[in-house]
Amino acid sequence: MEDVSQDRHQRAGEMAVVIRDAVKIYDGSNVVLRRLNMSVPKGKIYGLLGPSGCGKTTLLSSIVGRSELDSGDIMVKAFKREDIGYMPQDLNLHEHLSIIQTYKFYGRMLNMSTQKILERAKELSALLELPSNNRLVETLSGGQQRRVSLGVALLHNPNILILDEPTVGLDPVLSHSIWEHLISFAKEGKTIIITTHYIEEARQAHTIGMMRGGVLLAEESPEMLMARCNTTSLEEAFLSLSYKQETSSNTQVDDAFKKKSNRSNTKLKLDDGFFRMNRMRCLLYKNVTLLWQQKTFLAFLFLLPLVQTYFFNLAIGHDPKGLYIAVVNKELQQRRPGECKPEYYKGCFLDNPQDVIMSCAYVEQMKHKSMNILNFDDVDTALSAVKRNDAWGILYFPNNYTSSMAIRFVNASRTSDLSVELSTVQAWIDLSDQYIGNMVKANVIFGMQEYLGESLKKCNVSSKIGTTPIKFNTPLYGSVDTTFIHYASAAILCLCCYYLPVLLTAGLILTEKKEGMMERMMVSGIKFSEVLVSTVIMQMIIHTLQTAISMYVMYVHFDNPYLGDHLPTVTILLLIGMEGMIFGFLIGAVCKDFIFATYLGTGSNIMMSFTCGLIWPLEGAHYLLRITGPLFPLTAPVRALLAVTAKGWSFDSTPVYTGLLSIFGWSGIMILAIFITSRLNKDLWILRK
Ligand SMILES: Nc1ncnc2c1ncn2[C@@H]1O[C@H](COP(=O)(O)OP(=O)(O)OP(=O)(O)O)[C@@H](O)[C@H]1O
Repeated sequence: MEDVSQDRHQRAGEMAVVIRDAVKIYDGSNVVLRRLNMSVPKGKIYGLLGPSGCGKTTLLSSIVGRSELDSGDIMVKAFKREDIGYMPQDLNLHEHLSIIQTYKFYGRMLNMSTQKILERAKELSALLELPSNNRLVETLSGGQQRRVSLGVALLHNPNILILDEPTVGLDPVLSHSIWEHLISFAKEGKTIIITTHYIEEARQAHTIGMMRGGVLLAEESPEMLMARCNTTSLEEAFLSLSYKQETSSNTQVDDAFKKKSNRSNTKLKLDDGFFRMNRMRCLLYKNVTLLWQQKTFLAFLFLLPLVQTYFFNLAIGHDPKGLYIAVVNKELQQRRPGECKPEYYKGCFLDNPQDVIMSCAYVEQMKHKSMNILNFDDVDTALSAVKRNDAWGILYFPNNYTSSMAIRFVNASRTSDLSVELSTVQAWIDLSDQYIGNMVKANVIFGMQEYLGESLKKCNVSSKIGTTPIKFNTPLYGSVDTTFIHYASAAILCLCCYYLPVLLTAGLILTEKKEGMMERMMVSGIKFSEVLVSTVIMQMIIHTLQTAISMYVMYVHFDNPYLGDHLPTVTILLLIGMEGMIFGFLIGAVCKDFIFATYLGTGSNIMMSFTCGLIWPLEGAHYLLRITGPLFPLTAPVRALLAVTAKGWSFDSTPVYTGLLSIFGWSGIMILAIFITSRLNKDLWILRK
């Protein structure tokens, strides 16, 4: 028994890759690897053959550490990342990088010097018959792109090469030359595992592994295999083994595989560290190069905040002007039929009510409030105009309006009910549009106070007698002529600063994940923490510029209130951007497609605008929302920014530091959620095509 185990250990020493009892299950029920065993000798070419869907790619992914087995053992003679070269089945390259930029990205990640990368790029260009190394990957043909992908795997001259269908779609002469190179690599002591659909091509391998239904049917040299199956081609040998597998009774049902074994080396573990500066620098190099390469997108990134803030200021917050109101003036019809004229309300209405038509003074005041007047003979025709949407309301002046008004002021408490009735203007307002309706209502009320004040002045009586007995002093904060935009500017800036980074980060992460670049980078040793930090750094630069543009438009060009210091304002906006990036990262991590990501991004945007006070103050919301609303990600930050810009407060005020605490709290929660998701989902960065 001891001899057997010693022999096993000796043999394992000669092996570059050993896999024992590998089980891989996708989506909880799709058993892809079924206790598979595999031994790849050192310094040999191992040809892995099998029909589509039998689990070859899954097996290779597990060997390179891209995905984790559900149970089983993986032993790979690799001590550091540089020992492994991997060419995935799909392209998994950044199409906007040039060939040399791609090599620099992957080469530097694996600690190669620039000089060495340039040398290798030249050699690979000749070996793989590639065009100029300055060509962008997107401008290459499909076959050339695959050869660049192979070039990336060969770049650092690794000891173990794992190639998933490297020769597919290649010219037979080039294919032959690549196989010759693989043979010479093997002679140098390198181990190569290669999958191919061209079975006969695999004759050049030293060992053939024939895979079907998640297990290896055979694992020996091509000659031995053909001899054992009594065939002259590998294809026939495979057919014969497949028949045998079909006829042999397999008692193992899928559920049997779901029981975890006690083996624990389910994933290739290399000492990559949690965070390395050189890998983070490579990611930054790649991000900046990619962005620089896409000039239109770059321009769009800075035009978007400019256009958004500009349009917001042009469109929102200004009082509606040129609204129409219908006037039925019985007093004018009775006394001087026709239009109102300024000479009708020159004198004092208390002294000579028969010479003054006060209704005309009121109508004139409404015109000063940018309201347009439509005159009608009676209320019915005025009502038809309102029904046609020609006017927002009706003002009705009774006969004897001016004389009744004079009696009302002279007699005061002794005024009869009839005089009160006849000195009252009747108003009907269309409140179907609440904002416009209230505007018209306010114009009617303030128009009355203002015209009465003017008229009383003409009689040498205090104008205050005509107004409500309350005096509004200088506002404590804000100005008398404050508009909605003064209040909304803070909310809209916060929303822009949050959502632009959300969209950009989620888009970048999801593109890299969907195109498989993320998987390839992770196989090259990149850690998720490095992706997070490098993304935040690059996005922070973009976000700073975007914030500067938005602030310039909002506070300099359109002169919205800005009483506070730059430091708290900029700090709040930059941190909101950082929170947005982290949320974008979370969306990129958990979403499997762009549609879901778009729903999540825009859906949460709408939710935030409901709860941040932009549309309606939270004080007017349902009581549950009044309690929980301040906890929403943008509510406290918006209040913080408003406190700084509209009141001039700073870090020591409660709203400002509460806003900052909210940002840090939410960022922490989201980072935690990303880490937990990546722990729970072993294949977080792998997407099924
Ligand atoms: N990320 C994934 N999530 C869920 N199922 C997956 C995933 N990747 C692969 N599969 C499933 O696992 C099975 C094996 O797929 P795999 O890609 O390993 O096969 P293959 O032998 O490499 O096929 P091909 O030769 O066509 O590339 C398939 O049924 C596939 O649908």
